[in-house]
Order: sequence, then structure tokens, then C-alpha cells
Amino acid sequence: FGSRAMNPPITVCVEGNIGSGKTTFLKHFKKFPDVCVFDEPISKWRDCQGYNLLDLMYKDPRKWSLCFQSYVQLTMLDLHTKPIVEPIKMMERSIFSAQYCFVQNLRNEGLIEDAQYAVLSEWFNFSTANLPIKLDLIVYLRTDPEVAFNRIAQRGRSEENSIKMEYIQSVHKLHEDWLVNNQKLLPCPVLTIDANLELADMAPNYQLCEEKMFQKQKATVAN
Ligand SMILES: Cc1cc2cn([C@H]3C[C@H](O)[C@@H](CO)O3)c(=O)nc2[nH]1
Repeated sequence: FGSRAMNPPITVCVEGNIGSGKTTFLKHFKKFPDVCVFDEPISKWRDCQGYNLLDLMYKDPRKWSLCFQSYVQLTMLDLHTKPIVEPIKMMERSIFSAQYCFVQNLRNEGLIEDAQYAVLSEWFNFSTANLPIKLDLIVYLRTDPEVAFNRIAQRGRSEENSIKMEYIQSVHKLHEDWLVNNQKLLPCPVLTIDANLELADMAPNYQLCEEKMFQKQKATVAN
């Protein structure tokens, strides 16, 4: 079995703004047999017992943000706690970016009430204190808001066609406050990658992440 199933996996979360290239970045790592990649469960957010919560949220954020973010929290906890046999778990985003970037932004914009923010925060505090959630590395795909915004337009996800540049700038700033300015708890080291680069120029960044990830994994096996 070697390193498989003998140690708890190391967990690597890929973080970044909407349109920063997370899904594309993660696709590169699906070829490694020792890596289990969990994309963002957006299909669940688009079909929760038949309801497209993502669309409802973008259409009427004041009414649907609490509902949407509490389901995001549940689906992220499911992935954080899901056992795997591979020694490395890679996730797209985390319960941390849910709380520190998206829920925080909704509160800042007055799209959720303080009491609703309090309830989401209580779930976050309980979950991070009582559930087996440990991150070993955050890979931050850092982009300029303009780059991210243009990619969202190119991708053309129907629910996202109402997104304004101001929203992308606010979410960017919250990622920077958390991952660069360390204004919120950092659960693990952060590897910041310049994700403004075009896909063709990303190879060295893939290399960097591979080295860091497999190095960390070897370190845990050695202990
Ligand atoms: C953890 C987390 C991911 C996430 C994504 N989203 C939105 C941003 C994108 O439009 C879409 C897919 O990431 O969902 C959100 O509003 N709140 C979130 N919280």
C-alpha cells in the first residue's frame, strides 16, 4: 500500500476570485494517481432537490444569500470530511473562503442581516472546532480584478451574467486581506501564484505547486 491509506491525507485548497482559473488549474492535477481532486460542488448548488440556489442567489441576493451560503457550507464540509485513499486531497475553495470571503462580503454589502451572519459564523466556528478539517497548504491563484472579470465574461456562466466589477473587486480585496495581509486566521501556509498569466504560461506555476505539495506529503509520511 506504500503511502496510500496509511496516513491521513494532506489537504491542499486552491483559493481565488471568481474567474481566477481554479477549475483549469485543478484539472492539471487530476492526472496524478496520488491526488484526489474535488472540484467546487457547483452542480449541487445548481440543483438542491431541484432548486438552482446559485441562480436564486444572484437574482435576489438579499432574499437567498443565507439559504445559498448555508448550503455551500454543508457541501464544503462534506468534501472536507470525506475520507479518501489517496495521500493528497485537493479541493477547490474551502469553508474558510466561504466564511472569510463570500459570507463576509455579503455582510459588508448588507445583503445578509447581522443576525444571519451570526448564525453562519456559529456554524463555521463549531465546524472548524469540532470536525476533522485540517488544511496543509493553500494555493492562492492571485489575479487582478480586471483579469478575473474578463474571464467570467468569456466563460459565460448564465447565473453570473449579472456580476458587476465592483463585486469582483470586493471579493478580490477580501482574498487579499485574508491570504496576503493575514487579517484573518491562516489555517496553513499559503503559496501565492500569479494567475494573471495565460494558460500557456502557467507550466512553471504547476511545477511550483507540484513540488510544494509532494514535498509536504513526503514530510507527513516521514513523521
Ligand atoms: C466557498 C464558497 C464558494 C462560493 C462560490 N460562490 C459563487 C461564486 C461563483 O459565481 C460561483 C462558483 O464559484 O458561486 C459564492 O457566492 N459563495 C461561495 N462560497
